[in-house]
Order: sequence, then C-alpha cells, then structure tokens
Amino acid sequence: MRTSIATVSLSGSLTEKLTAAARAGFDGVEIFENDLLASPLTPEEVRARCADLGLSIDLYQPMRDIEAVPADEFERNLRRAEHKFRLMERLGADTVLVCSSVSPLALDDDALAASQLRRLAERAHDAGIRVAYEALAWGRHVSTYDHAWRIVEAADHPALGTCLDSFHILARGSDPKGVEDIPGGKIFFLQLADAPLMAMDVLQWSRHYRCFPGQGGLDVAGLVGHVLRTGYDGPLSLEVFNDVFRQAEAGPTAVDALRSLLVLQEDAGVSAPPAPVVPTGIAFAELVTPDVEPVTELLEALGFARTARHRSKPVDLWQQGGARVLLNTGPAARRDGTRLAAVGLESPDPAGAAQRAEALLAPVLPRRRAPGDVELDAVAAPDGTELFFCATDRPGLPSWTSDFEAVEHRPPTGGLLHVDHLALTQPWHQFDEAALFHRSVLGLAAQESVDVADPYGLLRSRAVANDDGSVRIALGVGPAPTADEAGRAQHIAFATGDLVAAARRFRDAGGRLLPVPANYYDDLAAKYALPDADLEAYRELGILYDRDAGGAFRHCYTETVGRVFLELVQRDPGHRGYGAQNAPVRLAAQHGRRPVG
Ligand SMILES: O=C(O)c1ccc(O)c(O)c1
Ligand SMILES: [Mg+2]
Repeated sequence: MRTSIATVSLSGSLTEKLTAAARAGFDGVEIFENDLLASPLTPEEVRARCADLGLSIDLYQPMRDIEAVPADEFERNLRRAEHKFRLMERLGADTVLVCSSVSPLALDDDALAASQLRRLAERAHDAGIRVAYEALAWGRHVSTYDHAWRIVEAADHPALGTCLDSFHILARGSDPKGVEDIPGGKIFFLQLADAPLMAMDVLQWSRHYRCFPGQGGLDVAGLVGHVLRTGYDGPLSLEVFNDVFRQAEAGPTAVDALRSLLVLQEDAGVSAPPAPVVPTGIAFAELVTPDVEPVTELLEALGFARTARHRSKPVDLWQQGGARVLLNTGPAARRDGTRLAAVGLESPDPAGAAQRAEALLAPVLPRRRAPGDVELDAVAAPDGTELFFCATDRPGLPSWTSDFEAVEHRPPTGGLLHVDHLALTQPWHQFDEAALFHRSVLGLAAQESVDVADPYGLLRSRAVANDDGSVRIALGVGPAPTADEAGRAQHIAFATGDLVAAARRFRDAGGRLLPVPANYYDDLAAKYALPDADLEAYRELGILYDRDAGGAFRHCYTETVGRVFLELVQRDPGHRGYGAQNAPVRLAAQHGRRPVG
C-alpha cells in the first residue's frame, strides 16, 4: 500500500522533513500547516520540491473549529477555508483534514454540524478538494469516530468523508470493529499512531507520547485490518506527535517510521516480507578496546582462555564453555574506547535472517571484511552495534571460527557456561526504535519496559529474548543526552551454575567485584528467608539477589573498563528477569567508582 507521513512527525525545517521522508522511501506526506507557515518556500516551491523528491502531498492539515457554530461565525470560517483551498491549489494538495471543533463557540448540535460541513464540502468541491472530517479524542462535542461518521453520513456530500486516526479511536477505547460499517469510499484518509499505555489526559498523551506503530501498546494492526475490510485504498499515513522525535535527527526517524509501517502491513496481513529467522544463541560478543591490558586481566581472572587469533586482523578469541568473547584491538578501538561493538547471533539460516533485516531497512554491512575472510551476513542495529548472523561449527554453513587460528592455551577454568544476556545502552532518542528493531528484524519477543532509578536520573530498560532464553538482550536508555559513563555502560553477563564459587575464583585470581553496601544485605535478610551462610557469602562478594515466580536470580559485577563491565549470573531456569530491582544499587555503586582504562 502507499505510505505517507505527516511532517509533524519529523524534526527540522520543512525541507529537511521532506528530504528525510523521501530518502527513507515514503510515497507521500501530510503537510502540517505550521511547517508550511514557518517555511521560506512558497507553496509552488514546496510543490516542486515534493515532485522532485517523488513525494505526493496526500493531505493538508489541519483546519480547526469549523463546524457547529453560530451563523456569523460560520461565514467567517468559510472565508478562512476559501483561503486555504487556494493555498492547496498552489500546493497541489487535494484533501484537507478538518478536525472536530474544540471551540467554546461550538454547539452540541449534530444537524448544524452536518449542514455546515455540507456547505464547506460544496465550496471544496468547486475547488476540486475533498474534506476529511476527523474526531479529535478531546473534541468539544464530537470525540469519537462513529460520531464523526454519523455527521458525515448525514451531511451526505461526495466531497465530504471521514479521516480515521488510530490514536483517537484506540485512546478513547472505542470499539474499532464499528469501522467496518463505514463504506471504504467514505474513508478519505487513515492516520496511524501508537502510544504507550498511560493513565493521563488524552490531549497531553496525544501531543507528547504518540509513537510509531509497534512501539506502544495500542492494537494498531487490528485497527488497520478493520479499515482494510471496508475497501479503503488510500495511503497508510503516520501522524506522530512526540517530544523525542521532535528533537531526534529526521533521517533515522523517517527510516524507523517506515520500518514500523512495513511491520504493520505484515501484522495486518497485507504484505509478506521474508519471515523472521529467530536466533538460537549468542555465538560471540565482540569488544573493541584500545586498552587491552585491563580487559585481558578481567577475562583471565574470570577463567577465560585465549584460544585463537584471527588470521588477518588484530582480534583474539577468548573462550570458556559456550561463552566466546572477541577482543578487537584494531583501528576502531583507538577511536571510540572500550565498547561492545558487535554481537554474533547463532542463526538457523544466516542468509534468510539478513534478507529479513534488509527488507525491514536495516543497514546491511559488507559480507566480507578482508580478502580470505569467511563471508558473513551482518547488519547494523540502530545504536550502531554490528549484528552478525552466523554459525559456529555447524555442518553445511561457513563458520565464523574458520577465520581464526588456534593458539596454544591453558584450559579455561572459571565455571562460566555461556552468555546469559547482553545489555546494550541505546542513544536516548532511539529507545523505542531499538525495541521495534530487535523485535521485528530479529523476531525476538519484547518484555514490558521497566524504569530504574539511577542516582542522577531515571533509566528505562526493556528486554527482548527468544523463546528458550538462549538469546536475551536488555536494551537500556540513559537519563539524558549527556549521560555519564555509568549511564552509558554496556555489559556482557555470563551464566554460571555456582555463582559463589565463580565470584570467589575471580576474586582470588585478582579480579575486583563491585562492592555493594551493607544496607542492601540488611534489606535482603528482611525480604527473603535466605540461609545465613548464603547471605554471608553474598555480602562478602557483592552478590545481588532477586526472585520471581520462576525462581531466583543471583548476580554480581566486575569493575568497568571504558564503557563495558561484565556480570556473572546464576539464573534459575524459570526466572525471566535481569535483576532490575537491584539496578539502582548497582548504578549507585558504579557512580562511586571511576572506570579503568
Ligand atoms: O493535536 C492536534 O491538534 C491534532 C491535529 C490534527 C490531527 O490529525 C490530530 O490527530 C491531532
Ligand atoms: Mg490525526
């Protein structure tokens, strides 16, 4: 279907918005009046710019406070509308949005609303324009889509139809099934937005928290299904008012937006991109570091062994059980400091996973980095983390390990089994985008997002995982664009069957665990009836404890190197969490310590 986006959804000047929409691949735009008023371009120039960019102008919006007013007021409104119709002719836009009145002058009189909208439609018709009447959820007398439709039906003019907006419909809790009672030809326009579920005033909710479909908690795909069953064949158009997107760069936001529409069309059953190929494990986590010594010391104290070296690049493979860490000391490392730069995802079908990613607009990375390297499918996540779809020593598929040459090593010793989870901190303006990306591109399921108090702000965290928990990624976002190191830190968590033993071994090998205040253990003793010996060991080692219906979660942390720290985890098989309850204590402890390296 044709895709469109309202200019209000993107940041920047009108020109920047149009360019971003076109580059992302949208077919058209809704021109938001304020964007035009603030633009130095004439309407003719905007029209030409859109034509150059291959964008149609699908809607001009909004006209406000038109209908159900006293006669003299309505005459003034008609005059105002005539001006806008002439402007639309210059723009080459043929559909105008009229939102239900919020004016104190508006009367609760449907017959009056219908007759005045009919007169407006007659004038519009003469100008070759169609009027799409939309119920704002906070409209003074008309606030539901079915009410707006009854008025349109009563007005009965070919140039008058309705505009449906998923936010207004779903935020009001209207039954969307009734949409199917509207003839598709009378639905002149369809605007789409999602929103996180919040208990707040609907106007504030709409103006500040709308997000792209799939990023919030509304069933936008279900609504689209109802609309399509009417025979509606106009564009799917995004209209998102959002405080974060207003500030974020328009280019990436537009790509994010189009991805949401691609996923929405898949969910609504109108398109079938290559199916998701859900990863079945973490093949490796790659750290880049300019400062190899502290990282090596950490890995050695944890019992990792350096088992192999890349044939052509300064990359070492460190291994212990099924946990593999690549340590990259190449040029990128000197640029950005120690960070988690890439993740190898064990994939049942690496090429299929890459096709899915590409269809959903993920930037595809070169398959072969250097002559002689194994060809690997890889894409970039929104935060720049490289995701490799790969196979580890599986028959019939090239293994990424073939690029590595074994080196002599002592056996690994630390009792670590595999990667329990990865925690990737997202740029502050890309949190919702990241969750949608990991869910849709990788086929992972997202848990609810949780708020975590940091001493200097609030962090949000949302985990995505596959069914058996062999891939778990915690996406976090810092409190502000300028979050300090603790707020921006990433980590790798390794699973062990015996955390107390693993932590002791690490400490005895010279590793430093993040100390946890005694107050925490007093509280833990009050909360859970833990055996004294366990509590003593936890206190001694800085082990944190959490429990849900599925069992216990014990974890502790190493010190931080650059942006990265490591976590040791002992997870009961049924536990689904990540120790969010303990995160404030961990963050406070980390703020008190400067990272090494
Ligand atoms: O918030 C508003 O005023 C507004 C304007 C136009 C729309 O289409 C809408 O959904 C909301
Ligand atoms: Mg709208």
